[in-house]
Parts: sequence; C-alpha cells; structure tokens
Amino acid sequence: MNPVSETYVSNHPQPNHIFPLDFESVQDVVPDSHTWNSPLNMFNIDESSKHVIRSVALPVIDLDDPNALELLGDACQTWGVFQVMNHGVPLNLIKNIESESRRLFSLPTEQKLKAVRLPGEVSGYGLAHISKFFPKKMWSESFCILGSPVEQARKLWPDQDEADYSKFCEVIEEYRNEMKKLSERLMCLMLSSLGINTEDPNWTGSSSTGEQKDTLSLLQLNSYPVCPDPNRAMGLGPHTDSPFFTVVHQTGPGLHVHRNQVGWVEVPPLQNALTIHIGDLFTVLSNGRFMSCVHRAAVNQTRHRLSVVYLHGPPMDVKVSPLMKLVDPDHPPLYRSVTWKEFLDIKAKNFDKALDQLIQTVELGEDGKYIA
Ligand SMILES: C=C1C[C@]23C[C@H]1CC[C@H]2[C@@]12CCC[C@@](C)(C(=O)O1)[C@H]2[C@@H]3C(=O)O
Ligand SMILES: O=C(O)CCC(=O)C(=O)O
Ligand SMILES: [Fe+2]
Repeated sequence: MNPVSETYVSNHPQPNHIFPLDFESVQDVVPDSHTWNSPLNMFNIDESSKHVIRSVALPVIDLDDPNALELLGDACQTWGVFQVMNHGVPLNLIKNIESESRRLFSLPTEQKLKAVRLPGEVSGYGLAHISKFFPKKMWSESFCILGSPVEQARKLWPDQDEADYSKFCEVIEEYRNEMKKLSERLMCLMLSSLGINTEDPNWTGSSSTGEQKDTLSLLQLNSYPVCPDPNRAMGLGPHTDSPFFTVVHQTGPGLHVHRNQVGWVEVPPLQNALTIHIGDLFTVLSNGRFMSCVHRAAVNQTRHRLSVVYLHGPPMDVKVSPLMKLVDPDHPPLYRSVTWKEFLDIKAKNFDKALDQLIQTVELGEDGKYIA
C-alpha cells in the first residue's frame, strides 16, 4: 500500500480493496499484488488462449439508419453489446468530460484520497466496486458519482476558488442529462425490438407502492495509468454490469468483450461512437432474450486510458421480472423477480453466477407447455 493510504488507514480502518496503487510512484515493475497470472475460472470462460481478436466486427448502429431498430434487436440477441453512432450526445460534451476526468485523476494522490469512498458507500474515489471479487488488484482507479457531484467535488478541490469544482460539477450534470436522454431512447428501441410498447406505465414491473419513480442513474469515471508490463496486469477484471445497460465512452483501445465460441474481442475506440453493454437486469426483463455481456479492460504501456460509464437501471427497490409479453406456453418465465438492491446482494455472494441464482423451475402441463 502507498504511504498516503497507509497513514489514512491507520487513522480510519478501511478494507484494502478500496485503495488503488499509488500510480504517482509506480516504478518499472508490476508488484505481486497486481500480477494476474493464475486462471480465474469465472463465467465459464476458456482461458487457454490469451489472444485478443481484432478481426471480428462488433455491431455498429447508426441511430439515424431506418433499419436501426432491427439491427439493434439483432445486436442485443447475438452479442449483448454494440456501438452507437449519431447518438445525439454533443461531441464537445464528451471532450469536456474527458478533460474533467483527466483533471480529477491527475490530482495528487493525497488530494484524491480526501474523497475516498467509505466502506458501504457508493460515491467517491477508489478501486472499482468489483475489485473485492478478484484475488489480485486492478491497474486502475475510479471515481463513482451517485446523485449530485457537489459534495465529492468540494473534497477534491477544497480551498481554491469556486471555478475548480463548479466546472467539474457542471460538466458531470450536463453529461448525466444527455446520458439519461439517450438511455431512455435506447430503452424504448430495445423494448420495441422485443415487441414491447413502453407507453404502458408498468413495463418495468411494479414497485411495492405502485407509483412511478425515477430510474436510478450513476456515473463512474475510470482511469487506467500506463503500465510497465501490461501482459501481467489487468485494468478491470471480467464482469457483467448489473443495471439494464451501461453506456461507455473510452479514450483508447482496451475494452474487450467475451463471446462464447469466439473468445475475447476488442471493442475499437471508434470516433464519435458510444458502447452499450446489456446488463443483468435486462436479461431478467427480457426473459433471457438479451444476455448480459462479459467484458474487461486491458492496460497498455504508452497511453493513459480513461473511460466514462453511465449506468441505466430501475429504481433500487422496484421489482424487475420477465415481461409478461415475453412469457407464453413455449417460453416459461426463466427468472424470478428481483429488485436491483436484492440483485446486488446476490451478486456480492455469487459474483459470476448471480443470474443463475434467479433461475426458477416452473411446472409445465402434460404437453410440456407452460400454463400461466
Ligand atoms: C449500484 C451498483 C452497480 C455497481 C455496484 C453498485 C455501485 C457501483 C456500480 C458499478 C459502477 C461501474 C460498473 C460496475 C460493474 C462497478 O464496478 O461498479 C457497477 C456495479 C454493477 O453493475 O454491479
Ligand atoms: O474501461 C472500460 O472500457 C470499461 C469499464 C467498465 O466495464 C466498467 O466500469 O464497468
Ligand atoms: Fe463494466
């Protein structure tokens, strides 16, 4: 652990999976704590080949294309990941969030630790939330923002004049608004591709009180510093995202998605494209038609890579179940209903097998068909 973290920890006991390596003082070797050399045996992925495929083209969907709906449905069913062009998010806003992230991560470690994510909290600076599921540390640092960024930003830029944190907050809020708009549009398209009409107020399932609540939106900024030996380190271990889907902006190559029978495929950092990953809750909602996509982030020796991840999910306590329209005598409900909150608890205990825990067996009639 780096000296700043050490001092901090001795005063505030913390689990060690929150603190990133002190990248400011990284030498020319990857420490043992960060060396990924044993097979993970997660997600039933065959790890015999380290090869990353660059020749297989991932679906790229132009939202202005008249066939966008069909292409998008196809991409969700076959890949669980796709890239969108003409998404309507202003390019200068994307550049701005990139430079604000860069400004944040280039603060001295000591400063970033002032906004460290406390145990049990979602927002703040630290290792990615999923680090606790892996035996080795990741070559990255992240900053998670749930709700207003103001409180966190004040910790990062405390004594200076307002300009420092207000610029950051402005850009975050603006980006979040654009992401919300785009996500709602994508959600409608994805559901339409399944024959679901989102005008129906109950399409996400029902909350305990029956009232409509806001969907939850969360931003995570990731930073992957240059690494002296990228083959031995991991930026972000293999995982699926838990919400309905995530929208990712990356500044350079490093994102890999896994496809069965194919292997790890690189997601190219196309100019002006955003990457969408189907998450676990969409798998439940779509009754297994759209499977969440396993992905990871690699690091490199020359370029500091950044990514910005927006999570689009339901309110934490709203039950998500397979949509009624996707359940019929030939398609029984595969998963039991679950709230995002319950699902995160399940995932905390069964990281790569969380969805399997929701699989239910239903009684079938004599003809082998499901009776609703
Ligand atoms: C509400 C959530 C969803 C979490 C856990 C918890 C708080 C932060 C979320 C993320 C944000 C970034 C990707 C992810 C994979 C991560 O590492 O932290 C997400 C994870 C999940 O989708 O499970
Ligand atoms: O850095 C990336 O490209 C991916 C980040 C990611 O998957 C995540 O934060 O969940
Ligand atoms: Fe992810």
